[in-house]
Amino acid sequence: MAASSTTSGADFVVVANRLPVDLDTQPDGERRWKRSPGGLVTALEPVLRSNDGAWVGWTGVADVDVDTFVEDGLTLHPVRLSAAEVTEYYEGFSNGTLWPLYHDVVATPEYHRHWWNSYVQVNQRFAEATAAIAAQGATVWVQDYQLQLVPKMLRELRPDLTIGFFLHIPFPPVELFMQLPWRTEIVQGLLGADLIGFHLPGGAQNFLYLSRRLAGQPASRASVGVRSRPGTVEVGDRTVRVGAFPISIDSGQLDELSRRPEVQARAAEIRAELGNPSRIILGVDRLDYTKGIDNRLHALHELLAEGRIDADETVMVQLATPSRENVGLYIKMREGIEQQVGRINGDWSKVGRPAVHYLHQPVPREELVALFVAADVMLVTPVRDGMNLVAKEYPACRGDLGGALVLSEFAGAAAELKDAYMVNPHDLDGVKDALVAALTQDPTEGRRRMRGLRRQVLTHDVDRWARSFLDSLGGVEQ
Ligand SMILES: Nc1nc2c(ncn2[C@@H]2O[C@H](COP(=O)(O)OP(=O)(O)O)[C@@H](O)[C@H]2O)c(=O)[nH]1
Ligand SMILES: O=P(O)(O)OC[C@H]1O[C@H](O[C@H]2O[C@H](CO)[C@@H](O)[C@H](O)[C@H]2O)[C@H](O)[C@@H](O)[C@@H]1O
Repeated sequence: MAASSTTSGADFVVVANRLPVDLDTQPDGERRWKRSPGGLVTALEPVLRSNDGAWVGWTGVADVDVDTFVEDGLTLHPVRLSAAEVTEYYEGFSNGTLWPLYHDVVATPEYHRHWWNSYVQVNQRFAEATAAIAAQGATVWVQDYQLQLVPKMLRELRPDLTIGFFLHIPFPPVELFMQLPWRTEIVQGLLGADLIGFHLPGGAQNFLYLSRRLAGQPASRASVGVRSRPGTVEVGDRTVRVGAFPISIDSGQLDELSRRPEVQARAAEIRAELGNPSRIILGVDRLDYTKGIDNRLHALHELLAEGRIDADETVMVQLATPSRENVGLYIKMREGIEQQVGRINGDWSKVGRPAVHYLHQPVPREELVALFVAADVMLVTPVRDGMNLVAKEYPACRGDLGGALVLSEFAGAAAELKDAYMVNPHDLDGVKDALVAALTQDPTEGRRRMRGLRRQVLTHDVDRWARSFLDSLGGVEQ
């Protein structure tokens, strides 16, 4: 794909709430860039890097002005957010209203007019920043729920652009979306794009229905396919396409990284540091109430109490990356999970041998891969998740065909990873049985399942995701 940033502007621009790096303040006051959390950055970074593109986004810190800079060949254009905007646009409307609403209202969304006003204002700023740096006729790819008004705003400023939009979280059922006081504005905002992408056909279908009902636009009724047969909405003289494009990972790179001797050695070292248990269970998540960390800890606690899991033989490692730490729901959830970990360890640990190793801190990528290599069972139990890249990363790291994946049917990844031990995370007995089945699986059956999982993730990588979206969008020279 030929795209580049020139003095006359960038030909290919990604617009996302966050830049791929966050400005981090060290204890000594020094500021450094560090990788941003979450799957959106994991997925998009390789795409941008191979396309020589520009990225418009926030630095992760309030009230700082940073000029455009180049990082590893990527041109990054920071957008400034004030402290009030971080509270109202990011923590408020994005993560206190849209996030719970779009995740099946597993927590109660709050609807505040001042949060909405801030969302409109910040979306306008992102649209203006993008309009200022995109070359004539450029392709712009807007990302995620924080920026749903940008496609329409940007089209008004720059009708020459080709605009794509991708939603990384689930698009909710119509009955839930209808709660939103600003539902029509959101649908109209998205319809400013030429192509709107969702992970799953169901999200695309929900959106097509809402385009008819709320925006009064003629929309197709035929079912939407995966990476094919997009739906359409007629908006004046434009046809907006609406499709399903399940995101993925750089599976080849992870496969290669996981095979390196130093990573394999570190995996063996981790097992030894954990006291050479016969089984290691692993969870890796942002500390988010959608991830079902509480459900899996509950299942583990009951299995230990019933003697179906022996703490002398099995340990659990839970990585919980800090996330949205000023949002009330996240503060409460953290307390709950840490209490659960404390209770399990109080009941089942021995000196020098905790039953659950809990880390509320990000770990380096190589360490994470070594943990994937070491883990006998990967537990991914969200109550709702757009995709869940961790579920795809684990099999990518298991070239030895070892290990087992326990996966919630409410993660987008469940549509593709059919060889996982599938669970309903609300069904505690089902989670317990699946965890025991995965811990005690027959090695031949385990290899069969892992082969199937790897076939899927190695043949459907992030490059294929980006290509299928950009091919469908058109306008980018490939
Ligand atoms: N390097 C590193 N990556 C992490 C850590 N925790 C989570 N991640 C990555 O963050 C991403 C999470 O994406 P996903 O599972 O889709 O969930 P999301 O957090 O809702 O976007 C995956 O690529 C994980 O490997 C960590 O401690 N260190
Ligand atoms: O930026 P944050 O508020 O710290 O949150 C991190 C990211 O979380 C969400 O990730 C989603 O995207 C993944 C890749 O498509 C997907 O696998 C996962 O299911 C989603 O939850 C969010 O959508 C991003 O905007 C955030 O940056």
